Amino acid sequence: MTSTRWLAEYAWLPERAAPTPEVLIETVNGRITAVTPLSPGGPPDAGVDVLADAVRLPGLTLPGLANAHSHAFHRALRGHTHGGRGDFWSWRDQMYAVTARLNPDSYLALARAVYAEMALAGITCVGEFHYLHHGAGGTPYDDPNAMSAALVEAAAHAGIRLTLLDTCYLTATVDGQPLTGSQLRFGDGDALRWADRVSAFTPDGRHARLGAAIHSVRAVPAEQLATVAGWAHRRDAPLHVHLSEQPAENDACRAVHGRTPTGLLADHGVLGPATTAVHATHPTSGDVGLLGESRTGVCLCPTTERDLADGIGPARRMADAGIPLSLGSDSHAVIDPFEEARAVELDERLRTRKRGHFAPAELLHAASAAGHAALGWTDAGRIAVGGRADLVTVRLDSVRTAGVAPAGVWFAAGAADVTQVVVDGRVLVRDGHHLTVDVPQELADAIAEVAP
Ligand SMILES: N=CN[C@@H](CCC(=O)O)C(=O)O
Repeated sequence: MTSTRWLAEYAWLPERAAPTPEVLIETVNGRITAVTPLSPGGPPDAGVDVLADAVRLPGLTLPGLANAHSHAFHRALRGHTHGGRGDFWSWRDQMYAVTARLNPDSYLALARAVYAEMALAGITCVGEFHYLHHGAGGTPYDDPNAMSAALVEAAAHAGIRLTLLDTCYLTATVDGQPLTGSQLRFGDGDALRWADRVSAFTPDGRHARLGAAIHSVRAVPAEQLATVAGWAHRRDAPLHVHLSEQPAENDACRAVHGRTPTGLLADHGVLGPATTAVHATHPTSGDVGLLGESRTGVCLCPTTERDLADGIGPARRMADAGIPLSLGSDSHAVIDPFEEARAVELDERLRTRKRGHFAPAELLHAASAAGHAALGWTDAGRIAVGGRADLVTVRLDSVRTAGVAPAGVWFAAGAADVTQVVVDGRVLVRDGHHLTVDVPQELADAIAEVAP
C-alpha cells in the first residue's frame, strides 16, 4: 500500500470560487482518501504534530489538467509554419507533409516527447484524435493498429493517461471525393472496416482507454455516421468530432446536405452527452441549440484556432446553452493549459469589448473535470475523496506569479510555473523536471527525424 499526505499551501477544491489555504490531501494507492482544510484553527488534532510526515506543496495545487484534443505529430510543425502566409488549407498541406515521415517507431519517439511536454505543463490526461493509421499509400502495417499501439506506449513512457480516439476518415470532401496522396494513410475503406480494425485493438495498460472519432462531416459520409456513433455508444466510449472549424465546411455541408454539420450529426444520432464537438467555431444559433439540448460537449482549442486563423467560437453562448466546455492544445503551437484557459475569457473580451465572461472556477472546470469527463475519465479532475490522486502544483513565486492572488493564476501563470505533477499518486514532475524523460532533447531528436 502506498499512502502519502500532501500539505498544499493552497488547493483548489471542487465548487469553490477560489483556492483554499492549507489543505491536507491524503492519498492511498493512487486515490484521494481525505481532503482536510486546516485553516482557520490549525490541524484538527491540536497538540500533536500530525503534519510532520506530510509532503509540503508550496504554491497552488490544482487537480490534474486534461488536454481533450491532441494531434501529437503536429508538434513537429511548431515554429515551422507560424510565420507563414496562407490560410487553414495551405497550413494543412504543410501538416500533411509531416505525416509522410511517420512510422510506428518515429511516432512513438515523437509522441513520448510531446506527452512528456504536456506532463511538464500539468496535463495528466490527453485525448489523442488519431487518424494516421496506415503505412505508405494506405497499406496496413502487419499489425493494423501499430500506430495506435505506439501512442499508447508513448503515453505510458511519459506517465500520463490517454484516451485514444480512433478516428474514422474515409473521404476527402463532403460530397464524397476519395482520399488521395497523404490522406490515403488515414482511410479504412468504410466505417464497418474501421470498426473491425478498432474492435481488434485493446490498449495495453491501465493508463489508456479507447474512444472513437468522426474526423469531420468531410471525412465520413452521412450514411456511415451512425456506424461510428453506434460503435461508441455500444461501448459507452467517448465520441469526438471536428465541427465547423472553418466556414467553408459549413458551406459545403449546406450545399450537399441542405443543413449545417451540426444538423447533419443530429440527424444521424451523433450528438449526445458522450460526444464532444471539437472547435465549434462557426455554429449557427440553431446549432448551439442542438448541441445544448443534447448535452453535447464542445472542446475549444483557442491557441490553435488563433494560429490557424479559424475564428473565435461563441464560448459564453455555448456554456449558457448548457454545453460543457473543455480545452485542447490541438496542433500544439502552444502546450500551456493556462494560456488555453485564459484565451476563452480573453477572446470573448475581444469579441464583445466587455470583461468578465468566465469566472476563474469555470476556467479551472473546463481545464480539469470537464476535460476528463469528455475523455471518459469521470473519476478525475477534482481534488475530492474517491478521485484519482492527480495533483498539479503551480508556483506563486515566479516572475510571472509573484504577488498574484491564487485565483489569478489563470491570467498570470504559464506552463513553466508548474513545479510538481502527481499522476495516480505517483510523482511524475518534480522541481519542473520530468523524472524519466529528457523532454527538450527528446523533442529535438524526434522532430529532427520528421520535420518538414
Ligand atoms: N485543427 C485542425 N486539425 C485538422 C485539420 C485537417 C482537416 O480538418 O481536414 C486535423 O489535423 O485533422
